Amino acid sequence: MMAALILDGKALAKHRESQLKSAVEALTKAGSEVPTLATILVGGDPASATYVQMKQNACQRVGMDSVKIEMPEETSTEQLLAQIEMLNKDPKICGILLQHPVPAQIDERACFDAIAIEKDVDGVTTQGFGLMSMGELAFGSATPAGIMTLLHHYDVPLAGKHAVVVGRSPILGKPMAAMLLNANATVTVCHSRTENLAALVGQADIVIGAVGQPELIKAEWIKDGAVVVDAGYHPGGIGDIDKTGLAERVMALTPVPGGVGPMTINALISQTLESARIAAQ
Ligand SMILES: Nc1nc2c(c(=O)[nH]1)N[C@@H](CN(C=O)c1ccc(C(=O)N[C@@H](CCC(=O)O)C(=O)O)cc1)CN2
Repeated sequence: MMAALILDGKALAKHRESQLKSAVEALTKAGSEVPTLATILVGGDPASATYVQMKQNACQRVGMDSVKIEMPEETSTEQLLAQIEMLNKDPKICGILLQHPVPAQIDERACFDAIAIEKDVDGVTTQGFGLMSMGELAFGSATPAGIMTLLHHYDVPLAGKHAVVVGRSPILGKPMAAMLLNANATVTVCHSRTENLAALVGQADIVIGAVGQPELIKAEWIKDGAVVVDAGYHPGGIGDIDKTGLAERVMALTPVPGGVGPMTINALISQTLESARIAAQ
């Protein structure tokens, strides 16, 4: 077996940013407003603050505007809902990003679902998930949407393949499974209560690590020739998948860092541009 193909999300995101920059220029030259993303960060989690800053920086690199809203740790659901409602009504804002997770006292689902569907560029609403799952037009959840772009870019075959998604969160595992199913993969979703995880992962042509636990998925479970996608990001450049020896025996794999993370941000800003284009029609 040859060395694994590295699914380089960092390089692809950079390439797509240059295309986005030209597209933003074309849109504004044609008389449209500069696309603007509103980001909402509630509380002081340092990792979340970093991710929001990375999203702001990406907007700046492609010539889009962003508005940064920071709310205190003790924010209530009602206060956050009121903030989202203001952004829904603001004609300058074409996309709204509510950084996950929010502090425990907030009803996160209610707040995600308060985002107007046409501004849900992060693909977090129940309505958007339902539409996407049914194969209808909707913005996809950013991480799985970025993963699909990465897989398509590298011509990874999906139709008829057995994809095993480890994780079932509303913004990652569940939409990932739906997107792979829509691409005609045969999908198994595993989670923390799955009894025979090692055996199920061992059947996968495509393994998606989306469980949020460092190296929970062991290298020895993964079969030779599989495609390995790691959506985990833990301190020290560790993902959800232990990759010991995988580079010598799998078909393709995403690095951590530099794989799924940059594609998450790229999906968000691509969908923000798309929202601006739709609004300009
Ligand atoms: N509302 C949302 N909240 C969260 C999402 C999301 O898509 N929408 N995803 C994650 C965190 N996340 C974006 O928010 C995210 C995490 C990591 C990266 C990334 O590019 N990481 C780098 C390494 C980190 C670094 O350089 O400091 C990499 O993998 O190369 C991007 C986005 C949870 N919350």
